[in-house]
Amino acid sequence: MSDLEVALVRLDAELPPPAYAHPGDAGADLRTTVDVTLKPGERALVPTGIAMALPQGYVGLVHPRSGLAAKHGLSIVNAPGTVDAGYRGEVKVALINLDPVEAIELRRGDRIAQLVIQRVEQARFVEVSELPESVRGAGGYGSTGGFSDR
Ligand SMILES: O=c1ccn([C@H]2C[C@H](O)[C@@H](COP(=O)(O)OP(=O)(O)OP(=O)(O)O)O2)c(=O)[nH]1
Ligand SMILES: [Mg+2]
Repeated sequence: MSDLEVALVRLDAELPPPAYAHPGDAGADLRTTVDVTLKPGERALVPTGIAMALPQGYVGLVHPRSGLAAKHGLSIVNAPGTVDAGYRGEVKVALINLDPVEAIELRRGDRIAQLVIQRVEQARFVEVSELPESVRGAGGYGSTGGFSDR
């Protein structure tokens, strides 16, 4: 088990802090501090009531929760959202209702997303005139085929 400490401020002291549902889970659940109803296709920037100081060399990634996505079509517009180590503001989630028919009603305290904290590199970009060869080369965007091998 990792022992990474992350300084956390609860801007809304009545709600519990982010928590991992099980030992070993990658994502800690984030809660909405507000009631919000999303009509089909509608999006909203939802506050979570927390602010953090991630250590340098780490990033917080805000991912959708798979159950809410599969059952209700709740997703995140910019999934996964990027929380920079230097960010000290409130973590917010840009939710979107992808269901074509049903509205989604969220209540204050509901677990709406999950925060995955990972190590990250900051690159030193070195400009060159030619890139080294590779097997893939410039092939992309379906160059290996689609769903099947037909
Ligand atoms: O899901 C998210 C994504 C971002 N942020 C916060 C933390 C992050 O450090 C900051 C900026 O995010 P990003 O760089 O993705 O957005 P931007 O549109 O490039 O804004 P900026 O110009 O402030 O970098 O917004 C969140 O609270 N939740
Ligand atoms: Mg940015």
